[in-house]
Amino acid sequence: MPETDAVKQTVQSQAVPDQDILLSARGLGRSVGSRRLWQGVDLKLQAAERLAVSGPSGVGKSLLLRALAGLDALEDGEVWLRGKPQFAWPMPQFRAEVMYLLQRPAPASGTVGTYLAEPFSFKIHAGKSYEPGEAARLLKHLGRPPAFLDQDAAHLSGGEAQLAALVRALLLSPTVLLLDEATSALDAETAGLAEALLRDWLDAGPARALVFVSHDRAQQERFATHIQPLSGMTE
Ligand SMILES: Nc1ncnc2c1ncn2[C@@H]1O[C@H](COP(=O)(O)OP(=O)(O)OP(=O)(O)O)[C@@H](O)[C@H]1O
Repeated sequence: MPETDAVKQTVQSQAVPDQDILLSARGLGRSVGSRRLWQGVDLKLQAAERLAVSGPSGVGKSLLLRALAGLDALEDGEVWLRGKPQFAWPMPQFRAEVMYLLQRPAPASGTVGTYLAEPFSFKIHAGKSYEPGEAARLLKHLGRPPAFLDQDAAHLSGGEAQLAALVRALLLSPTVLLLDEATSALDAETAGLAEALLRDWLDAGPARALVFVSHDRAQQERFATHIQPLSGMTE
């Protein structure tokens, strides 16, 4: 194991006072059919942390993120958001706070601006308001001009769709962002801009954190504050 991984994993295993933990999980396990993917997965996520979940293709990284997001029922173990168990949260509220971003965002219609504004009409986001100026500011950090807001959302490239989905999530200000290969279609320079934007977003507060899956080893090394390895179960 490279030295940097060892260091990062040591950071993750240090004792952390409970009040400083945003998201935590204990004893998570998951099977698909008769196949056990992983078990005994524990994690603790503090404010401003960027946890990479690493492991080979098919090991179950996406399924772990989906479990953390409350998108799949937990088979084993428990998840807490700010000390409250996942099952005790109204699920829409939990998902508004723990937001999962896919590698391929769902197709959208209308302009990018419409797509970004859409979730603000949902009941769960009542009290938040869409600020086009803030959207333009975030897009500028990602190297996109204000005219990007007027582009047809249905015809964005794979990378552009990822940028739009990222901005949409940031505008909604979740507590925990779960990024499932959510920058995989970006060129290296734009991926760097996205990482810088995410660092700024975490630093700006309130207390927030993110978990990400990336097959880009270099991105893991430079962007993660610590790493959660997932390894396949032996039969
Ligand atoms: N809904 C499902 N029904 C059946 N099997 C599933 C389902 N979702 C995932 N799997 C299987 O579970 C395993 C883990 O899938 P998952 O997508 O979590 O892996 P991953 O580690 O994220 O892989 P990759 O790095 O290739 O994206 C795979 O073998 C996959 O085929």
